[in-house]
Amino acid sequence: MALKNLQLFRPVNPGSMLYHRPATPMRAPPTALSRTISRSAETLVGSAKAAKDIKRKARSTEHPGPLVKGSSSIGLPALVAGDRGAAHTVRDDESLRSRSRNGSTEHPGPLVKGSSSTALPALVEADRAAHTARDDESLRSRSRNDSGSSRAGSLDRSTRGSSSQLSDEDNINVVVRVRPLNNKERGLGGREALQFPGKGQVVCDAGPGQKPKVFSYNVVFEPAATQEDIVEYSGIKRLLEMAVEGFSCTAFCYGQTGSGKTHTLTGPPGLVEKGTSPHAPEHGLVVRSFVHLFRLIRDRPDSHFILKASFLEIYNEKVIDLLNPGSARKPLQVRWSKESRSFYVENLFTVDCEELDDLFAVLEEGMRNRAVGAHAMNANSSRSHTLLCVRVRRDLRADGSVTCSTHGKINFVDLAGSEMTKKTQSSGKTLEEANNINRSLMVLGYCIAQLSDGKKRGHIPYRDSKLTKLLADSLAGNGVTLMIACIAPTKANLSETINTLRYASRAKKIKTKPIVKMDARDALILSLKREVEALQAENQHLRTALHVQTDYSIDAYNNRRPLPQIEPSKLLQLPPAELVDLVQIHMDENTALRRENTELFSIRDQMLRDHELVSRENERLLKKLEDVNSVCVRSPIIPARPTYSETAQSEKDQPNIWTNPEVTSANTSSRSGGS
Ligand SMILES: Nc1ncnc2c1ncn2[C@@H]1O[C@H](COP(=O)(O)OP(=O)(O)OP(=O)(O)O)[C@@H](O)[C@H]1O
Repeated sequence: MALKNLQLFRPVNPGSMLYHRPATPMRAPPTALSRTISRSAETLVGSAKAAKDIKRKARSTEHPGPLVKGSSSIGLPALVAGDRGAAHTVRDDESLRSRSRNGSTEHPGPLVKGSSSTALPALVEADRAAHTARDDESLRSRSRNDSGSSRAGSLDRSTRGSSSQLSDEDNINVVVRVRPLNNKERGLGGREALQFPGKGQVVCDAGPGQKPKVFSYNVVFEPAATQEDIVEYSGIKRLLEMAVEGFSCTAFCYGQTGSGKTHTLTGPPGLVEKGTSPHAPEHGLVVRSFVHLFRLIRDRPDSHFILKASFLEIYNEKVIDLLNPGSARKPLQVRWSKESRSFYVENLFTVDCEELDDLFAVLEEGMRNRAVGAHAMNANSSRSHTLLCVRVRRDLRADGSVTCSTHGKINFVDLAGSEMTKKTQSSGKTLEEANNINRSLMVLGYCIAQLSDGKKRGHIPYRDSKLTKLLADSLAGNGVTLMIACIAPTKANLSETINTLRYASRAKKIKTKPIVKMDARDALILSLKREVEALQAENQHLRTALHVQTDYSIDAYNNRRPLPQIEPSKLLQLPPAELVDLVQIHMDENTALRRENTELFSIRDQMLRDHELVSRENERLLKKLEDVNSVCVRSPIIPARPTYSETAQSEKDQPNIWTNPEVTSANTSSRSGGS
């Protein structure tokens, strides 16, 4: 039936790159994830100083809401269950004293409306100018060094995986960054063991007599690559755009200790903690992403955005809230949500971020509180895995008069480095940390191996570590993921480098199924509205085709309740009772349209049957006619009638089949002869 093929849930923005997968919400229906739980009213408490420094702080249970199975199966109670919050407590202020760097003014209310934020445009403009200047300079320096390649000495891209379009499934995007030799390695005369022949390849020189190992990735950043190159060419911008559109996105760095993971994400040690200007060129992916995120928000004045950030670390298998560690660093629990079928951290602190400065404050605070230690291979080694999450709620006018909310997020994950304890000379506390780090990375590696083995995909041991529990959705769920594999260039690190490259190659094979997360209520109204429109279009088409408008339309169609026209801005404020009524009206409309279309289909079927009968009758009559004709051929009086098919061919030449052709031609020739 045509109805089955109708695309009832059309893309919100057909021009957007995200919507090459328009059927997604039907296949994996909208979920009621990411309830925004922190209440701004509750959070605006604390000392005047803290209130000035950081706008809203709240402890929240980031318990995802009920998973909606499909628009047709959503019960109304699920719709109004909406914003279920839990455990809202107010956080004491002193531990999270943010430094307002640009003296930005207080901004009332939790909404950041497109370009209306006062502090944002200045920052973004400044960044844009700085960015352009840096870009020019970097291009100039590149062309000075250029040896023919467009990204000489810094970047090497393969053509594969460069598409910005989403298919039904999306592979994890894997890029590799090679750090330059450090002073210690240079002093020891460390030799580089890697070559970059192009097309996203890394060749590891395995030593004399051994075959070099070749690995291929989407992009390889050679040692000369700048922080800016990483943002421009790693695909992070695409992830940020997707987070704004409602997808769950993750960027994570993986690699041995000292390979440059933290440097890639947040720059050299101490840069963020010192409160360096966000436009400093050493800043890493995270700060640059924040700036880009606000630029994206500013470019969408049709939408309202609410950003919330949280920052945690997994230290010795314990989850610590980096925004509110407390003196005892009490661990938080990782729980399983049956409804959303994903893991979440209970009581994790989230901070509303109206301005770029708020996000910096979150990063700064978290970086200051995370566990760092020294060992033989890195004086500033991360002793924990950190996960910084920015949730992006977007309220937009999706389809004519309907407003809907999407809930995207971007996670930045700095994994602690794998360690060979002999090389790092770890002992005591550092050794315990190293063992925990290696164990959780081993579980991650095992999950990646299982996930990448498309054929034999069996049990994935996510539950074996906190890290894999929290990354489960990014690795194989409904998210979009970027993996940055960090490696050191020297021969001394070759075995770890090859391990990392193997990990990265496996990860490249993993596919996720990205979906946009929406509020169940909005999604239901939107889908019902679209369904009504689709059914109306089909209805109209059938009416036109069957010429039944006149007598059919009056009774059934016009007697129905008219659909109310609700202002999009008012939809969100509708009381539950009216909302239920609105949904009911749309459901009634759908039912009526379906009934009507079924009737139209049955009329059409009846007409097809009639047509079939008439055709058969015609054929029977023609056959009879041909029989009569063949009898006539034998008759000396009546000339033969051509067969039906011949008639069709020669109808032009012989319009009157009952005319004796011989007689006609004789008459014609005598007439022409006479003339
Ligand atoms: N691309 C780079 N350019 C310049 N310096 C770098 C680069 N990558 C790393 N470094 C420097 O190397 C040192 C180690 O880097 P970093 O701490 O980021 O490693 P890591 O992989 O995070 O290590 P760990 O796993 O132990 O935390 C730092 O001083 C960092 O600034």
